[in-house]
Amino acid sequence: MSSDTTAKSVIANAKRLVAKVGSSLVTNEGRGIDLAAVEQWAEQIAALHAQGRQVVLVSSGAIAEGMARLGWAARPHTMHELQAAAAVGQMGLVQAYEVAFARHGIRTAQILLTHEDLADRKRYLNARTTLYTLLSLGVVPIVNENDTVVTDEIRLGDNDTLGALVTNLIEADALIILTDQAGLYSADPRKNPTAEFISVAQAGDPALEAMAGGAGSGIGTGGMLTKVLAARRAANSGGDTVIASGREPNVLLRLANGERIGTELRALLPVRSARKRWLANHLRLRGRVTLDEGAIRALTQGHKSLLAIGVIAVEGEFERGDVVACVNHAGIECCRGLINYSSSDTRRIMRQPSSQIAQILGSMSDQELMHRDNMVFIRRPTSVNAATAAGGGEPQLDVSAK
Ligand SMILES: Nc1ncnc2c1ncn2[C@@H]1O[C@H](COP(=O)(O)OP(=O)(O)O)[C@@H](O)[C@H]1O
Ligand SMILES: N[C@@H](CCC(=O)OP(=O)(O)O)C(=O)O
Repeated sequence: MSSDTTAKSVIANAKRLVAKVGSSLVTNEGRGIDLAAVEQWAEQIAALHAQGRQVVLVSSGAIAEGMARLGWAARPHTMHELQAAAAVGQMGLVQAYEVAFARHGIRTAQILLTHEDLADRKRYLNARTTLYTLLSLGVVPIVNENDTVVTDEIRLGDNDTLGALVTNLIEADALIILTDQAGLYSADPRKNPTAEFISVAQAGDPALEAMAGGAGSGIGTGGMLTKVLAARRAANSGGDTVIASGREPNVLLRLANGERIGTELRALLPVRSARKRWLANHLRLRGRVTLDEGAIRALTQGHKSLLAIGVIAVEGEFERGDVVACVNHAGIECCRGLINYSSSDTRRIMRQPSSQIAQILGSMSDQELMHRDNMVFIRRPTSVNAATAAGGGEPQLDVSAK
């Protein structure tokens, strides 16, 4: 634990944010959607937009709202009843957000995700591209778990985890978890009134897990433990987490203005290096593409993404989302990363400008064959050993390269 409580909030410099709101907040502790709260979040997020920040909202509350709409006083036990409640309640959630954001001239989009969407590399890239597209269009994505289709075994179950996975997915600078407590205490304050408030700690500190208990309200599901674990997960991609009270007036704006509110759980590495490290640890090569000199220059000197036009040969069979090495005409590897097109599609679009992709393939998922953010560079590009892509000795990866 740290005593540094004087500096500005980690949210002050965050350009891309994920904000998560819990069920009890959203649904007035199960009584029905708190429209006033929804309006306030929309107003604050509109103001964050005006400051040039991007925000994804992860909202719980579908099951609680569905129960209220169906007149169910107690949470059902069967999966199908929970799923039915979620389906009914999700309608209410998206309606409320759409109306509230429309008042500020902002469009919203419903994104329902499952564990599989985030675990499968191809679907992961699709979800990522869609979210980036929405953000670039100035839309606020409203995310929830796709409760109506997931089975018990594969359910994430709590939206704290989902918030962290979305933070990883879009490489957000920070995750703000709004809940019904001021933040993390040394013990559940509902049970232990003398529990001490934790204002700042390092995400992933195992001591935090011992402090955090389960849900206290009967409406929420994860309690503090899932929030602390979410902070650890968000930190894997360099995201800082703040756990704060959603009832604090203008909490999002004040955090963005640098005010210290709630519990700050800080990531060790900045977003960019964390991402490169993650990539470096997930690199099983499936194939390689040979690039012309212009493309090699664009990657190594121009800090650009790889376009199909620069590819002159394709080796191996791979799918969209697989890791592929980029080599020069002599077979020397310069970088590797997640490719956006399968080997068969890459063979069809290589040497072609991106403007031709839609015509050749029938549709275009991405402008780039491999995005700069999804690449890791090789430290010794002139080494012949480093050139052997799939079989040879493992080249040294430069996780600090831009
Ligand atoms: N160490 C702790 N500090 C703060 N709250 C805790 C702690 N341990 C457990 N809790 C409980 O976690 C609850 C918040 O989690 P949860 O009910 O899942 O809310 P949400 O719906 O916002 O996700 C609090 O109301 C509190 O009772
Ligand atoms: N997908 C569920 C979310 C459940 C959940 O995580 O709730 P919470 O612990 O309040 O964030 C729903 O919308 O009801």
